[in-house]
Amino acid sequence: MIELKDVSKTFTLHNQGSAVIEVINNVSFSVASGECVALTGASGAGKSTLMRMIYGNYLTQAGEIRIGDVDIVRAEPRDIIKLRRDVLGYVSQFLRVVPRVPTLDVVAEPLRALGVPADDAQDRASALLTRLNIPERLWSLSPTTFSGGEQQRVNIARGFAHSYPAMLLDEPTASLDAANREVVLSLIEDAKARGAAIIGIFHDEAARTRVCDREIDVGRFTPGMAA
Ligand SMILES: Nc1ncnc2c1ncn2[C@@H]1O[C@H](COP(=O)(O)OP(=O)(O)OP(=O)(O)O)[C@@H](O)[C@H]1O
Repeated sequence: MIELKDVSKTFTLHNQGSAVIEVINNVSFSVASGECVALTGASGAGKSTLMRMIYGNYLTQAGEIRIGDVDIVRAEPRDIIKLRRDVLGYVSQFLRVVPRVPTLDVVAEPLRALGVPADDAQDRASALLTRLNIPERLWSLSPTTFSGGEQQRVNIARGFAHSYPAMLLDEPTASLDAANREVVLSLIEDAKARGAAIIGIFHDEAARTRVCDREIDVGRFTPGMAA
């Protein structure tokens, strides 16, 4: 479902004499449907950079990144937008939302974008918010004023609203209490069971061991960082 072939990335620092930093050198791996692969490696190894390249936020200088039949490296912006709507989900660490939109609509929005009727989308959003222990009295409010942990759970509910065939998870259990951490791990297990291909960054080692089938040590592909 997700396949990287000979992928490399450099950053050019235009404000520092155009210094070129090699971050990822020649990484290849694939993730099958129903599989969860963890990106590991020391701080600065390039885990988040690689995840942003797979999502198409960062340019990739060399190689192929295939999600289904789309090569993100060469895809047109409109094809990337379509891929993100239908196929590729991304749960970042932080919620970014349009102010004043109620929480229930924030969570239902990815389904509405796919043409799911409002009632069905809201039913799914309600079920997820309930499962993630967001009190119903908050659903009609914008999440912008919510606590950090509440915002993270709204973000996770939104990220899991649509059953994406491929998902990228950046520290989905960071700063959650034990009960909510458990809910998130079970959501990941459910997604795997329905056949999602997942790539995740988990500093929580127990969580990683539980839900991930394999680990890719990104440090092996970081010039100057190899052990
Ligand atoms: N936009 C950018 N411009 C220039 N350099 C960058 C940029 N983003 C990341 N880097 C550099 O790329 C390297 C990898 O960073 P990245 O954030 O991917 O590491 P990480 O493995 O996710 O680390 P952590 O576990 O600390 O989050 C770092 O040396 C960082 O300084």
